[in-house]
This record gives sequence, C-alpha cells and structure tokens, in this order.
Amino acid sequence: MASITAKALDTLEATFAASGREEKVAIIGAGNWGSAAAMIIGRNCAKLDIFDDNVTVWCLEEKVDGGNLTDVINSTHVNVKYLPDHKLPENVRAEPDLVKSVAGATLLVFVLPHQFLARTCKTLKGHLAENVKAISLIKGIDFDDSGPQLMTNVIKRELGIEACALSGANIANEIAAGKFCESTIGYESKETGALFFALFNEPNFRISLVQGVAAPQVFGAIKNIVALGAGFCDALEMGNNTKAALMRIGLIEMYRFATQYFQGVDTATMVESCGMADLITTCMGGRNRRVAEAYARSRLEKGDDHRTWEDLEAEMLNGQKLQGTGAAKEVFQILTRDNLLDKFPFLVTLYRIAFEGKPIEDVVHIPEEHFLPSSLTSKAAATVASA
Ligand SMILES: NC(=O)C1=CN([C@@H]2O[C@H](COP(=O)(O)OP(=O)(O)OC[C@H]3O[C@@H](n4cnc5c(N)ncnc54)[C@H](O)[C@@H]3O)[C@@H](O)[C@H]2O)C=CC1
Ligand SMILES: O=C(CO)COP(=O)(O)O
Repeated sequence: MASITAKALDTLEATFAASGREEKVAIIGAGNWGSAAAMIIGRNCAKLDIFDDNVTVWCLEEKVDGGNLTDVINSTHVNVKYLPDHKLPENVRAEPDLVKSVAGATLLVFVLPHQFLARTCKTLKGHLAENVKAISLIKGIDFDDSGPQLMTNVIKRELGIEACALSGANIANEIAAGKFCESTIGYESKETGALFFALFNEPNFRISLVQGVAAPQVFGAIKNIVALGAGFCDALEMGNNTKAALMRIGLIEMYRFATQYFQGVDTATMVESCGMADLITTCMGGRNRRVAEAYARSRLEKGDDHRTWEDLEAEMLNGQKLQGTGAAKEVFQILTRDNLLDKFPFLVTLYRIAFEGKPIEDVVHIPEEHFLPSSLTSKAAATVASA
C-alpha cells in the first residue's frame, strides 16, 4: 500500500503549472455513484492546477417530470433522479451526447453499471484525444470465451488506453453527504496512479494506492454476490453473528476467485478499503443486500408467487441497477465451464438460491472445508476430498 504525501502532490502541481498543461476530465455515467463522484472530482478540478476547472459528465438522457434530465442537472445542479439531495459543483456540466462529452478530455472516469461498459466504449472508439488515460469506478466483471474480464481490460481492449481502478467501501449517498470514508486505487503505472490520486483524494475521501488493478476490481465484483447472502440472512432474521460468518466465508471465496483467475493478487489488498471494508459496508447498507432481503422475504411469505428480481429492482431502486444478480449468474457460468463449482460452494449456493429455487435457509449450509485452517487457499477442500 502507498500514498502520496502532500509534498509529492505539491510537486506534481508545480510540474503541471510550469508546463502550462492541464488534464481535462470527462465522467462517463451520471447514476448514483457517478453523481457523487462528480462532486469530489468537481471540487478537486476547481482547486488543483493539474486539472482544467470544467468537468463534463455524460448522462444518458431521460425524461424527468416532462423535462430532460441533463437540462434539469445543468439548471439546478442537482441530479434529481439519481442523487436528489445534493448539489453538484457548478463547474460540472451534464452532456447527453456521449461523443461530445469526451471532446478534449485527457482523463476518463468510467462509472456505469458494468453491463453497459463494452457497448459504451464501442461508441467512443475513434473519438478520443491522444494520450487519454482512464479509471474505472465500476464494480463488476465481464465474461467471454477466454474467462472473466476486468473492466480495465474491456476499456483497454475497446479503446487501447491505460486504465486504473478505484474501488472501496463507498456507498454513494454517504459520500455525497461528506461522511469520512476510504477508497483504493489500483494502478499499473505510478504516474497515472498519482494523477488519479490527485483527482479523487480529499480529507473525507482518503485514497490508498496499490500496485495492480485486478484485486480491487475482482473484490468489488464478487462482494456484490456475497451481499445477496447478507440480504437472505436478514430476511431470515438470523442476526449479526450469522451475517459476520457469511461475510468471512464470502471474503475467502472472493480471494479464491481473484487468485484463481488473475495474477498479482496479494492477501494484503484484502484489508484495504476495496476488500474487507467494501464487503462490510455492502452487506450492511448496500442496494444488493436490500433488494435480496426483499426477494427472500417475498419467497418466504408467498412461495411460488414471489416477486422477481426484475420487479424488485425496478420498484425499489428507481432506475439504479443491481450488480450482484448478474455477477452471480456470470460467475456460476464460468465456474461450471471450468469445472470449479466445488471450490466455490458459497457463491454457488447463493446463485442456486437466487435463480434455481434452492431454499433461502440453505444460505447457512456451509461445507466443512470452510471451517478448516487453510480454507483461504482452498487446500482444505483438497484435504477433505482426499481423506
Ligand atoms: N451507488 C453506489 O453506492 C456505488 C456504486 N458503485 C458501482 O458503480 C457503478 C455505477 O453505479 P451507479 O453510478 O450507482 O449507477 P446506478 O445504479 O445509479 O445506475 C443508473 C445509471 O445507469 C445508466 N444507464 C441505464 N441504462 C443505460 C445504458 N443502456 N447505457 C448506459 N448507461 C445506462 C443510467 O443513465 C444511470 O446513470 C456500478 O458498477 C456500481 O456497482 C460503486 C460504489 C458505490
Ligand atoms: O459498492 C457499494 C458500496 O461500496 C454499493 O453497493 P450496492 O450496489 O449494493 O449498493
């Protein structure tokens, strides 16, 4: 783990001031987190010489109360649909045209529900300035024939640009309210990591830097599945000890999944904000947990007439998106393909409860190997199997 000292940040600013160069920022996505992130970015761009003051945020156009959402944002500085109780800084402007939103931009901040990233990048292809760098704030992973794909790889594949990843215990509404929290930026090149550190770090939004982009992204995607289990646990009113046990077991499978499919994931990153802390906040206060509780309660009360995930997402989230259900399906598919279901019993159980009608109560049917000392690496699974 590393951080940038105030002195190093001053030096970075002085270098930019001397060169007369400024980075121009475009944010791709104006949902709940996109809007809260725009508050931080807007403030830092107005404050630091490294950045052009003006920030553009691409906002998929939609109607609110008969008007265009972008017009409402630009006249009131409030994203009334996705972050209604907070004002965006006045140097942040919403733009409905995706290609226009990146005109002249040198730093791109991708903050979309993960299922929309690849197609959004395809539209941007051929419209970027030279030497653009990106950061992904997205919590999700894609899957193709070669296996799980990091969001940063999707950006690299589609646009040919370097991308960092920011992930952490970051419930957007709490950040918008200015409550203290931490986040983690994973980087490949130190210089780019330093630039994004400057763009995001604030006294109440403290950034730590880690080398490598895989761990923050994989943890961020898989904890959304574990949060479904936290919701099932709450519907069963099982209490805090049970939920803590499910989080611990979920953390182990998050780490296993990350090391199974990606290089350079080390255990230390699990205790960064993007690991354990994000898992905790999502399992206590996130949307995945909340909707999963409602889904499980509906099944417990109504049996076969229960509400669907799609109904509950639309009814409870007003346009915001669940990321855990899609991730649960995608992870299950890849584990099936790779014959690895036995190695991830908890994630598989969560999928089967969510999509195959397995009883909600099975959320606490944990296999023996998860209580053995070496379960982090799943060597325990092998020991049990060969006994
Ligand atoms: N909201 C939160 O507290 C946090 C969210 N995240 C992650 O950030 C990412 C973005 O989340 P939010 O900003 O909360 O979004 P959100 O959940 O509020 O989703 C709504 C956004 O999706 C956009 N959208 C809908 N259909 C689209 C399409 N076809 N193409 C492109 N965009 C479309 C909407 O315009 C809106 O901006 C997700 O991966 C999420 O897991 C990460 C940390 C915190
Ligand atoms: O990622 C989050 C907090 O860090 C938000 O999680 P949810 O999408 O479940 O609200």
